[in-house]
Amino acid sequence: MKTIDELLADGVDGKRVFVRADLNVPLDGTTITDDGRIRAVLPTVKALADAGAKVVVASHLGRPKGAPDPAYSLAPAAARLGELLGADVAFATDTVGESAEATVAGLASGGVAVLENLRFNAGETSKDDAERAAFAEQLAALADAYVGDGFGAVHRKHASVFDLPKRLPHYAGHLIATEVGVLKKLTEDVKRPYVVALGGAKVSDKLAVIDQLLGKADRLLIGGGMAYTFLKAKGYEVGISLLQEDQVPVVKEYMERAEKNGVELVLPVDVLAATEFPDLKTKAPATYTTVDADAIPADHEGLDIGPKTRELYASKLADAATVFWNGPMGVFEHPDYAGGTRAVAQALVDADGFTVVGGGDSAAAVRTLGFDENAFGHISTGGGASLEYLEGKTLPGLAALED
Ligand SMILES: Nc1ncnc2c1ncn2[C@@H]1O[C@H](COP(=O)(O)OP(=O)(O)OP(=O)(O)O)[C@@H](O)[C@H]1O
Ligand SMILES: O=C(O)[C@H](O)COP(=O)(O)O
Repeated sequence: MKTIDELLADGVDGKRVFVRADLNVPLDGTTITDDGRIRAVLPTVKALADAGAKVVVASHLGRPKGAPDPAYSLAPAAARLGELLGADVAFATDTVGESAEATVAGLASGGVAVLENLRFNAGETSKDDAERAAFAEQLAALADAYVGDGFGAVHRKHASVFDLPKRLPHYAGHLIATEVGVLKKLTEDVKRPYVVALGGAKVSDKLAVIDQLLGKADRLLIGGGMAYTFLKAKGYEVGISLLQEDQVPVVKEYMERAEKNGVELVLPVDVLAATEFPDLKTKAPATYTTVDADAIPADHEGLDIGPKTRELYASKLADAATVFWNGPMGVFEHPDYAGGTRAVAQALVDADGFTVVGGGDSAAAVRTLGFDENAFGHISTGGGASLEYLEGKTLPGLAALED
């Protein structure tokens, strides 16, 4: 894989360089609640601008339906990028139309522009190769070189991630190089004990990675919405908790395999449960009860790991030489259910080993709960991307940069 260093060594003064970033940041209206993904691409943007390139930054945001939708505009992200760079950042109100062409044509050497959301164009995410290729051709006309730096999206076979690099001299940016360097350590020469903590809500997406981890990790700690499918597989009733019923047999097989492989699979022993999901807008105090994991009332749902589990998980993380954590332990967006996520984050901070936090919400959680990012070995900008990397899958956005 050629890196941005080679591009910089060849000289970029006056060249138009397309940077595919992942500026898919959490928004409350037009307010960015966590700008981690914007800060993550700064080294690449700065290096190119300082070397005199005309930097064209592009990204998706959310999942609009292939047409412009103001709720998903990248304008707030462009403004934040400008603040962080301490420079003017031009914004094109379309991605490949008149505004994009004029904005790019108007860039001076060292200037930076952000294009509007790539997913406002159906060609970006199309499953039809020709449709994606046609959109990639239009994007290619805007640049002389391509730098892939949107690690969070490299698992997507999308026009700007997969098809565009084939049409321009292409390089990996600093963020992708860093992310791949760190995750490689977890797949190749991982230091043991290797402990993986998994939570969150995308249960079906994340169960596949457990299949792989059963051959790699020494210990798996399960929390968040994922835990209830495991508790059900253990024979417990889980009330109205998040449950992937069709995956119960799969999870039973994982439990058997864990035992056979000597992998310690640790499940919650107690949970905070309530009859209602909390109000995340008002954050009004919740009414909940703390119950043992085998005593969740039929009309309750588990919303966080309980105090005994927090202590147990902290003890299981204390001696880890390597930790990978993806997915909050509870509905951390509400203060009453943030305790489990906070406890696991604190255990990572306290652990002597190398700690990696992966995932949009997990990374946002550690920052919004007030942890210092430097207290972790690495905070990955990729959720799905980092998990698919750990699964050993070929990621389209990395494969395209390698070609
Ligand atoms: N017990 C639970 N019930 C319901 N939702 C839960 C529970 N525990 C955690 N969650 C929710 O899980 C969500 C985050 O899960 P998710 O799988 O998206 O993690 P992530 O770190 O963002 O990874 P990715 O980047 O792949 O999206 C949070 O919004 C949180 O409220
Ligand atoms: O948030 C993410 O995981 C990335 O930005 C990819 O977004 P997507 O899941 O909508 O493709």
